[in-house]
Amino acid sequence: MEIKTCVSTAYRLVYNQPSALVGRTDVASVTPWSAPIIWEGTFDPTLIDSIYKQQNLTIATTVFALGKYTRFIKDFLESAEQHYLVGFRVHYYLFTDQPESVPEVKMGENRSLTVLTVQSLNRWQDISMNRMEKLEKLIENELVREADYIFCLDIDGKFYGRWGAESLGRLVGVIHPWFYNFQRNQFTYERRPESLAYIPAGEGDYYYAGAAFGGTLEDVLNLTKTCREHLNIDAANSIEALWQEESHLNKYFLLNKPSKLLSPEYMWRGINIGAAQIKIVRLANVPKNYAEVRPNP
Ligand SMILES: CC(=O)N[C@H]1[C@@H](OP(=O)(O)OP(=O)(O)OC[C@H]2O[C@@H](n3ccc(=O)[nH]c3=O)[C@H](O)[C@@H]2O)O[C@H](CO)[C@H](O)[C@@H]1O
Ligand SMILES: [Mn+2]
Repeated sequence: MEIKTCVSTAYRLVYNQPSALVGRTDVASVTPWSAPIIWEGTFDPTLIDSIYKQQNLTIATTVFALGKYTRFIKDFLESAEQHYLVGFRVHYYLFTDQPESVPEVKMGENRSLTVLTVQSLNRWQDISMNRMEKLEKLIENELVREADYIFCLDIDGKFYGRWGAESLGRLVGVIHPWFYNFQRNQFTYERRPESLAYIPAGEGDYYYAGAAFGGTLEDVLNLTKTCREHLNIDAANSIEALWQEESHLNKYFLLNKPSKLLSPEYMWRGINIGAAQIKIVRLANVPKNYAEVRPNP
């Protein structure tokens, strides 16, 4: 007897059987609120891409390059074209005070770059913090109708390995590469109760990097709006959180749990630095001479 199958062969994909028993044992791959923590070996790249590809997504990706940080643009964009959400529609938004210095970078199919001119600021702290307000306005005025997801990244990074659809989620944070194995009382949270970024000793989940976060437009709009408001209130009270918007981001993620966490593979310390748990470096910080590259100490 001939057995007819109703499963269309067009959608068949052969991949290893998932195990209900075996996974990574050297790292945690889920938070206490049941959000996945993405590490190499916890997902099947081909399978996850095929699921997300059917959704015809656009991923907005923002970076800022003001002052001497324009030197990082070329490597960032060229390496992103090699490794970052390859095969997906990606729209980069680059904020800079020197649009004339943006290098020509060859973009793949369905990939585009929009350069937005912004005023320079005198302190690196202000440049870094001001990103929240610029992002809030960009999302509110343009992106809400134009993209499905957004990632907001530092420019002083270079991609070395796959950053794919496994990174997509409603609200996504990245575990900071210098603190993933620290006790929470050692985290560099803001510890002064006068700041809205205040997190008391004995509280907190992870220490999240300010250099990368993302999610849906609606969720990231709420994040940037809240952080911008809290930065403004702190400024009016003459207090600046220890790590500026990164401190406020950490407070936000404490109160609004991310639905997905990316491991430090997604914002690693540097390409020549190793650690037992890091099986692949996807994005690494580019070494920089802080005194030389920043406008103030
Ligand atoms: C890994 C990580 O999470 N790093 C955080 C950390 O050090 P970082 O050393 O990563 O900060 P940074 O110097 O890269 O500054 C953050 C970003 O601001 C932009 N920029 C900064 C200065 C300037 O003159 N021109 C310019 O364009 C640029 O996009 C840069 O990538 O602390 C910063 C300040 O609070 C941010 O929270 C960073 O995200
Ligand atoms: Mn940085």
